Amino acid sequence: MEPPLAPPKVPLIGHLWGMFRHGGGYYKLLCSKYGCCWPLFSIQIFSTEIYVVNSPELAQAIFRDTKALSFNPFVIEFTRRVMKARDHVMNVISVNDGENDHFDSIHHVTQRSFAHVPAVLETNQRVLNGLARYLNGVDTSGQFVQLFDWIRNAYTVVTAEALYGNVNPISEDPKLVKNIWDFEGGVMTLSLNLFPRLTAPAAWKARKALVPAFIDYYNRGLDQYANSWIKSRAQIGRQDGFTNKDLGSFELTVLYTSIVNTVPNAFSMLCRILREPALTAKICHEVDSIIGRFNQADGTVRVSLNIADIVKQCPILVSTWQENIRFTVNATSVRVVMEDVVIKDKYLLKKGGIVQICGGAIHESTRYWGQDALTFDPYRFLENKDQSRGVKKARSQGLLPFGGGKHLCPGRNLAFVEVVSFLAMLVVGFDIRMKDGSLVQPPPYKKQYVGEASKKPEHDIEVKITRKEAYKDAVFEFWVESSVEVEESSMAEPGNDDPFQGQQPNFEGLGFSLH
Ligand code: HEM
Repeated sequence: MEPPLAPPKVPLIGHLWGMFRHGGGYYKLLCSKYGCCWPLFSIQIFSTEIYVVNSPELAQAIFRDTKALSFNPFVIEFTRRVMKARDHVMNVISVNDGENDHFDSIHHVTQRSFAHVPAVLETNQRVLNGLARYLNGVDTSGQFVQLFDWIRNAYTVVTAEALYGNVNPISEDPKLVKNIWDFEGGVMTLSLNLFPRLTAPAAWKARKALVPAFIDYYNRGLDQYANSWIKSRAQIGRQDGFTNKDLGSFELTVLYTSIVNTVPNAFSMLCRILREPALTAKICHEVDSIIGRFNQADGTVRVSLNIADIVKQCPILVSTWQENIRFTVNATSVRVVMEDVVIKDKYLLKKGGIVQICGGAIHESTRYWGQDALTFDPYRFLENKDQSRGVKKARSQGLLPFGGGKHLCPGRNLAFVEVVSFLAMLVVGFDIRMKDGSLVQPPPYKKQYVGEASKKPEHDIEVKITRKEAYKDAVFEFWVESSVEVEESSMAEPGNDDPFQGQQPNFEGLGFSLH
């Protein structure tokens, strides 16, 4: 059968108006209206059929069928419109609508770089060394910061170092941090390519500043210091005849993809921990029990945290991370229907249609999360012996922050490592309060734009960060495991039949597993 059609309130333009008015929340609204009876329904925008999915079972079936339901046409269109790629690049990537050797090779090296020792350990260590520098840099007498801005700056600088090496466009010109986020704020409008200089002026200017900086990076051969992901991507590009100018033009979106979700999730999780003193105390207790303290000859104390210990011994912190991504990530995974296909022997999706898998609607569904689906419960993901298998399964299936199937987010382990370890140290070693000394209050989320995966705050908050007395002389540092080997089979691959693929943060790439 063809999926039922959800009618617009106003004929013809109703759905477009809904998207304009509610942004990224529009699909969630539609799902809350129709989702109880229709796990998959369609909306029509002019001649385009959009299939809206709000069932994890159907989502998995769609993720698995990479032949009929492809992500690559979007990447091709994005490359043409936003990165302004020249004809040669477009010819290489467009072969067979994106089902080609270039994309396969990029996909392979990406999965490898994020799942295999030693590449993954190198990137984790680079990021964590950088984040430790931010902790150690907090003024000993306390420091007032705009919290979102502070976190945003830290992750942008540190991720650029981890991906590109210590000398990179951001380290050479810190003003470019703002440009990255200006680009992020207008990237969707930019992708419409309708007089972008006028319709998305800040993003347009940001692109104009960033692209030459990355081209210069390649011209100077600085990519020899990049991490394995960036190096292998460049190598594949060169084999396909891409110039330094082509390679440099891509990096803006690579860096943007690597931080755009991490920052709002780190901010949101930190605020939600700090606003509840009881939760803060429990997390401090967990983290305190795993940190190593080493007295130094100069009177300082090295305070060391091993990320593997967090997974094994900090269940409340890990559960808070999971609940936070459930709450903060409203990602819609997009696929294009390449040929007529029947999903789960039931729903006919027609060639040319666009599938939107609404992770956010599933994350808020009472069907999976119970009556308190809209409440932030940091203890929700704790192993509970009384929970039935059915409840456990429903809960693990209802979490889709990282998409799924072949395009399951390769950075999901890194995101966990960089957010959870940084926040663990912040919470245990520092007092963070609002400027007036009161408890941190998370600001409301602002309206999301269409295509934005993680919710951002409506406004920033000013806080004072002060070292706790017990950590006055501490030098913070992080350790990642270095003695683990990961099997090839643990990488996310197309057609993997694991029904939970993509629904849980997966820590296999670090040599340990959450469950
Ligand atoms: C909380 C943090 C993050 C969230 C919520 C997130 C979410 C997502 C989602 C929803 C997708 C699309 C998957 C699909 O359509 O099936 C994706 C793809 C991707 N993400 Fe992430 N992500 C995060 C962090 C990261 C990080 C830290 C990196 C890299 C350093 C990264 C790199 C990528 C890449 C390269 C893709 C494209 C994969 C492909 O096309 O095969 N992400 N992410």
